[in-house]
Amino acid sequence: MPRREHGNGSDETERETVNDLDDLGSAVDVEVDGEATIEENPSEDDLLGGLRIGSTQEIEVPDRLVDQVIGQEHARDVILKAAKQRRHVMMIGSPGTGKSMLAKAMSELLPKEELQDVLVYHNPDDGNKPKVRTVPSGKGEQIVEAHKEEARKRNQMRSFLMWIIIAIVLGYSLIIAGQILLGILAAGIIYLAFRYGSRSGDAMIPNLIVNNADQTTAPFEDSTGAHAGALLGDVRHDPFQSGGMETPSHDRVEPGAIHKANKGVLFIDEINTLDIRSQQHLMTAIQEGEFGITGQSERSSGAMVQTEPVPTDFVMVAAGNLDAMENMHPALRSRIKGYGYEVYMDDTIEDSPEMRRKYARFVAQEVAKDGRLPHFTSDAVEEVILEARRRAGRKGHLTLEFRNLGGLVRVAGDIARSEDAENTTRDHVLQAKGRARSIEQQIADEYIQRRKDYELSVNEGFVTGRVNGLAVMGQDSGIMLPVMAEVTPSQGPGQVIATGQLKEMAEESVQNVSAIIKKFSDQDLSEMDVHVQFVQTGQQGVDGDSASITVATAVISALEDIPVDQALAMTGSLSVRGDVLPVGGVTHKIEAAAKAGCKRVIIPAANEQDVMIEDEYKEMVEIIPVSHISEVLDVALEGEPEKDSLVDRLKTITGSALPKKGVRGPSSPSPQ
Ligand SMILES: Nc1ncnc2c1ncn2[C@@H]1O[C@H](COP(=O)(O)OP(=O)(O)OP(=O)(O)O)[C@@H](O)[C@H]1O
Repeated sequence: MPRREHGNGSDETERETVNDLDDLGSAVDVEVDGEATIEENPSEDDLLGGLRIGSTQEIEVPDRLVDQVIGQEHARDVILKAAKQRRHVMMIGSPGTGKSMLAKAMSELLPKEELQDVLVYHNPDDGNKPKVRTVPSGKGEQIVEAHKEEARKRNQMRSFLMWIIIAIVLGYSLIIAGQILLGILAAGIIYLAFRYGSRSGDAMIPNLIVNNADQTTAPFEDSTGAHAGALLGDVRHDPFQSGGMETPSHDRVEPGAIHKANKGVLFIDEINTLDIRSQQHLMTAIQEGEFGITGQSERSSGAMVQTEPVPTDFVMVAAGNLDAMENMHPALRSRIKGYGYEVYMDDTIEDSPEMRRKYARFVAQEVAKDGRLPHFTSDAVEEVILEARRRAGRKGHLTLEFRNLGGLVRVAGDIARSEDAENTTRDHVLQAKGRARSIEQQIADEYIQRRKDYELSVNEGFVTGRVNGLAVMGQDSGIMLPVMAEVTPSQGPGQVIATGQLKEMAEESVQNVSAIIKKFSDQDLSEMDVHVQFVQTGQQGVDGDSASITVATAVISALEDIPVDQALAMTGSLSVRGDVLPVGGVTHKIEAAAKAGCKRVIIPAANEQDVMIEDEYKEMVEIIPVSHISEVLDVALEGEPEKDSLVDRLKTITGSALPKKGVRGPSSPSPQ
């Protein structure tokens, strides 16, 4: 009998009877079924955290979304609280970390009993101001059915009457008056009059714009990228605006997401992309709890119509990245802040046996969700977990970018399916890693290949003023980025002449290195012209200051006329005191250097723990962690420096103004 393990030791029956939202904090860990077991104290290097499975088929996936969410403890707690208190939430963080999943989970936690249906009725006093009525969910359909039944009966009666009258008229004109044509004409007029009458009878049937009869949970409306009509509701245009052929205005009313989300959750990703007018209306809907529907296009007859207020009592979950927050309407932001919570999503989570078991469950969850993929063997799951470690880019952590990881699971499963394999194996996952390359990876590989074809990648010998820098493109592709520098005497005050869009970064790097140069030699860069060129590249990958030790080394090499080792590549950020500070994406950068044929790579010592390069690259490059520019020069420059020269003086420095590791706090944005 397999052992069932739950987060707080609660058993299955307890979990099913949880009613209070506070209790939901004790989510299940991993439910196992079939032959699967969980070992008590698994060793640290057990990739499945003690989970013993034949395949993911044996792992049970919890039904509720909130129990499926891995990591994001803070966001999860906020969602639980906000669901209970009906508060708005803003979630900021990387794509694919579970923002919309949590919003959906929230809708499952809201009480379903409060749901309402919304009906729009014809207003006999003012045809352009339809009436709005709300009724408990399920009642709306009944009301519409009752109206339809009534109209049907009325029409039957009318038809019966009509045919009797037509028969009398035809009979009279045929038999008594002998006027066949006149009889047919009269019958036609009678027919049309009755039809017109029945149309106006149908017009009295209300329009059920929000129908929650079949909702199993509170509604969840995703309005990401929605245009005004889809968000705020609309009234369709009527080409026949009069003369009896027109459609009554209440029948043309369409609800918006704000109305359909009533008593549920309205989710909007990249909220800043909504136009300002929509953001303002959204604010009104939040504040008033109701919002009438009108035609959104000024030139449409729908714009003449304005319904009575329609309830919009939703909880809003706004999401996006940091830019989204900065660019959203300040009043809307303050409304969410004032009446709700703000959460920053985690990108990674600490690696632990419990967490790895959850990642195994994630694979089972993705297979179940897709419905067609063959289940994963245990070593295939191990490979996915290894990839989650690698993608975290931080030692002892796993990535929380599940959308991308889910992509890997699906590609691996698809490969297995195309081979009619019974299960998805480790080999399929390895193949998928090769195939599921992001656009950035494909561009980076193409770029490396081109440079190889044209022999532009210099990876041997010594060249003055040229250094192989490294950068990342997107989130997961490294690229080698050579930097060239030349220092010339200036006619007037010296300047930094940098080409392209990297100008600012180059200027900043030169300023940092000029402080060091001034301190250790009698040369002053501000009296010289410093030319810096990022060779053959656009601005891809160079974000932040991760090329600043590269620029500094190129400038010092040019200034002192000492050649630089071209079999070496480097990345690191430089402080004005010469400290080499940590940067992002070291793993991908090292791999890019290896692919480009470099033999050694300099990285900041503080990043040493983040290196998780694939085995194939381990043999190809030597990694040299450094913490000061003096060490960089020691490794990079050819030969021994002349006594008392700048480089000689710099090389004597070993001390650093900053601690060597963990300089950057967890909340600091990671530089690229
Ligand atoms: N924390 C998580 N735990 C388990 N699965 C997750 C988690 N985060 C994401 N997923 C999986 O990844 C999928 C995509 O996540 P989701 O759409 O919630 O991301 P998002 O943060 O809203 O991204 P975006 O901002 O790009 O829309 C989910 O359907 C789910 O399968």
